[in-house]
Amino acid sequence: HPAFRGRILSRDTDLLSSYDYVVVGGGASGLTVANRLTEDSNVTVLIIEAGELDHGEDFITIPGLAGGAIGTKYDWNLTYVANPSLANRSVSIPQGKIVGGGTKLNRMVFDRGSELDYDRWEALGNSGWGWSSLLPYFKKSEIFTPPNADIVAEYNITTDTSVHGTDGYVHSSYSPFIWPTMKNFVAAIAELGIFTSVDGASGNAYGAYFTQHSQNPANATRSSARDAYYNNFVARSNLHLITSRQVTKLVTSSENGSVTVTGVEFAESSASARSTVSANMEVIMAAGALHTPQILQLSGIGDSTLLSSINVTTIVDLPAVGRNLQDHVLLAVVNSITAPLTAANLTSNATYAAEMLALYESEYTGPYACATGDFLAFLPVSTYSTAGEAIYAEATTQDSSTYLASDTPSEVLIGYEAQFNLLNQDLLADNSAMLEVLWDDGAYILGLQHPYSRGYVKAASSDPFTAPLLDSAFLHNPLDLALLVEGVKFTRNITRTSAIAALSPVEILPGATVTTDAALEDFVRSNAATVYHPVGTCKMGAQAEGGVVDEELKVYGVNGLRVVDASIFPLLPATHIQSTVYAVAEKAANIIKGSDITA
Ligand SMILES: Cc1cc2nc3c(=O)[nH]c(=O)nc-3n(C[C@H](O)[C@H](O)[C@H](O)COP(=O)(O)OP(=O)(O)OC[C@H]3O[C@@H](n4cnc5c(N)ncnc54)[C@H](O)[C@@H]3O)c2cc1C
Repeated sequence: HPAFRGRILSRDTDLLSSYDYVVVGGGASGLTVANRLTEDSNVTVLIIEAGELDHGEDFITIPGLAGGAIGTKYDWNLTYVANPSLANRSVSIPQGKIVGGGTKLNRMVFDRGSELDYDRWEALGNSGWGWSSLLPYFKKSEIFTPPNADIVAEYNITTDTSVHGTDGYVHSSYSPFIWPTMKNFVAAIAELGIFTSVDGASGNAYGAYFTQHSQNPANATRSSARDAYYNNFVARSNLHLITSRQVTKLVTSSENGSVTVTGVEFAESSASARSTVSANMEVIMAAGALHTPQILQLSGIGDSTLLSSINVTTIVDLPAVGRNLQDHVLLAVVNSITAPLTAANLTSNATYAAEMLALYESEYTGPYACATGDFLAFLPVSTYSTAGEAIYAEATTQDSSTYLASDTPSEVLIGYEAQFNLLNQDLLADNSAMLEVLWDDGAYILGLQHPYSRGYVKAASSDPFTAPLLDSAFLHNPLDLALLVEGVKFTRNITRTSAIAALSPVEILPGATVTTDAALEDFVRSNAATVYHPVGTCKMGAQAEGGVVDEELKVYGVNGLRVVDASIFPLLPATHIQSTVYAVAEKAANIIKGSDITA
């Protein structure tokens, strides 16, 4: 590979004819794995990314504008199908289409789930994937900086440096500025007797904690997968990246009934000619939880019934591909408040905004240095609801298959039953969070952490440029609805604390007159959306239980193919998920290199 000194390629003809590894998707997981594999200069890797490189636009780099890339050309602009459980609404689901993937669009919260979240992965049969096995990889991915003295003094933030890494690549640091009404929320949580963790990253992310963000503390800019795992390695001659190329399918060969992935086909647009590139060792799927299963299906790896309905020849009948889709359900309860300074000042007062932008640019602090969401509550059911026993009674009398799609394959039903039993077992546990509550100047952003509902991804046609059919199945299971209704009620308990009452809150959404369970259910159905955390569509687990990959992340029934992205999560952890994606990808890279550390 002497032709190119590790550069970004723009013409198909610049590519080598083969690479050791071809990585499909240059997002969080893809860039991580590509980076680690090319630490060995004898190994060649090509990353194929459908999106472009960003140009350091303010809405990408400045924390206070985080999320601004949603809806732009850097977003796939997908939507979940109209959902009868959501008053027939179609909820949009942004996904990064850009080098860096979701880590260029996201709100930069950089936290971890609790021990139990990952120990459940192991309990589902995935040995080496529990908390103690993943902790070294959480550490490996990050470069942690404790909060600065001013913000510690102001908020009494505590950290546990023993659970953090300092020689990884993703910056994990604290906002140097926090919007002042957060103090009221912190005080309200204490007033309610809710435990605040020393450091949410230590495996006890339940109660509340000050969270890190994926932010470079030196200049208060976003630390994305591109910044972390790619920019400093552009000169590696064995690492190639081609952008604006969509992988259209995997190239496979069959011999004596054994199927091997030998490369990938890709194209710049629907109309342009297809090119191919070979993989000597493996193709590594990192296209994210909504696209990885679609690409497998278009390549003939999936449910033969689905594949024949879209005129794709089945090569490996793996019905679980695209099933087990889970996503955190979001719901906003909104109060107006009276406070001297809130984030609204940035939009209502142009002079203030200009001054704060100047402060950010000169001293890297102030509101623009804050991506918001600095203090998070992750609450066990027992903490936020008195209906836990009743919900548990309903859960344990349910037949696990009742609310799943009628065409759910039998092995997926078996796997779901195991998940369902584990979720029930931990439903009332004090060390398992069910509800996230994020405070945003009077708005409570709720996130349902362990949904019972399961959706799917299905290629909608054999055309790779047609978006896949995505069904989140949000609230199909009435347990999810009940758990969110209880969340809305709980926000009113928070609002009644003296700490929040001091802000003269007035509930706007759903409004104080909405009190009965039926009315609250209507509110939830009419307003629920997504926290942008789809996972699980090529889940790790036994094939007989709907697993698509084994615990080495190899796809069943195919040689030379692994999945390393959020698709492999068997269950959602109670956290924002990017740091888990990085940890999984770090572990995946070590598995591929044969140097996994399993505690
Ligand atoms: C708007 C938004 C806000 C979020 N907020 C947070 C947050 O605050 N904190 C947090 O922890 N997490 C957050 N997340 C989630 C987090 O960013 C994602 O979970 C994470 O990026 C997923 O990593 P991945 O590698 O699985 O996929 P991605 O990072 O999405 O990467 C997949 C890549 O594959 C590319 N691709 C897809 N199909 C093809 C194809 N056919 N050919 C070539 N390339 C392809 C995509 O363009 C993309 O670049 C947020 C996500 C979004 C979208």
